[in-house]
Amino acid sequence: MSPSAEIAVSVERVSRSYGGDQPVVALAGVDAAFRRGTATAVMGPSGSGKSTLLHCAAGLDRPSSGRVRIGATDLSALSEKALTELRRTRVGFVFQAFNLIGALTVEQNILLPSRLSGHRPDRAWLAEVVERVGLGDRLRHRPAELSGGQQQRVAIARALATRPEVIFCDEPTGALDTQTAAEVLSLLRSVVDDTGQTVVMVTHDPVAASYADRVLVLADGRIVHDMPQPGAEAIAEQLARLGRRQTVATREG
Ligand SMILES: Nc1ncnc2c1ncn2[C@@H]1O[C@H](COP(=O)(O)OP(=O)(O)OP(=O)(O)O)[C@@H](O)[C@H]1O
Repeated sequence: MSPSAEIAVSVERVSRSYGGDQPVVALAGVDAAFRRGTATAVMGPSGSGKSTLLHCAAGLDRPSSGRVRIGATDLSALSEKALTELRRTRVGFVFQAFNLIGALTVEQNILLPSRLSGHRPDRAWLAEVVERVGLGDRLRHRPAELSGGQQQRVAIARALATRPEVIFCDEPTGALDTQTAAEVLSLLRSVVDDTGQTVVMVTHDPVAASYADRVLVLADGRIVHDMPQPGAEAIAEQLARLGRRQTVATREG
């Protein structure tokens, strides 16, 4: 495989500023490549640019400058229509609030991205996905009839249904208790290990981040640490150090 074939997502010198009287630089020239078949956690203090990075990398937001590629596709070259199609078929999303459609059944929620893109779902793959997330007996239920952990499993199944190249997760365990969070993280880990999926996950939780192969830490819109497989303690230590640095900077500023 050529090096580029091994990279699911690349972010090259990406900056994102928000306008207004006092412009805010949310990302300041971020470079990162996310390898296929790996899970990466993106961490950092509040306001450090994590969600902005995730949104730019996933084609939900456009950078002010720099380039994002999903596989070989340069997102900046795509029209809004092509970008929408890419988000439906080549990218999966899992959010803290699950974002399921309450009026639809579990099965209809899982099939929604395929339906919207007009693609015929791959039934054998869907059966495997449903089996993997353990929802076979819940397909006709509505989201409100499920526990939080089950709803997040539906969201993961929905994200997997189109066999995307990468799944972006924004605080996927933020609304779950510790035990349920561990189950959801194990599921995401198995998706990476068994199906070769690529996961990029924003999280505040060092334990959640310890499930990843790599942890990127952002501060002030820049990557300040790039750690291969740190344990939860090492992650917590780095975050605490950053927190102390910021407290001192705020006091001195
Ligand atoms: N739509 C917007 N308009 C103006 N400023 C914004 C907008 N979205 C984000 N920002 C600013 O950009 C910076 C980065 O925000 P971002 O949401 O990416 O941070 P984060 O690390 O995800 O924070 P948190 O952990 O609190 O969710 C912050 O200073 C934020 O206030």
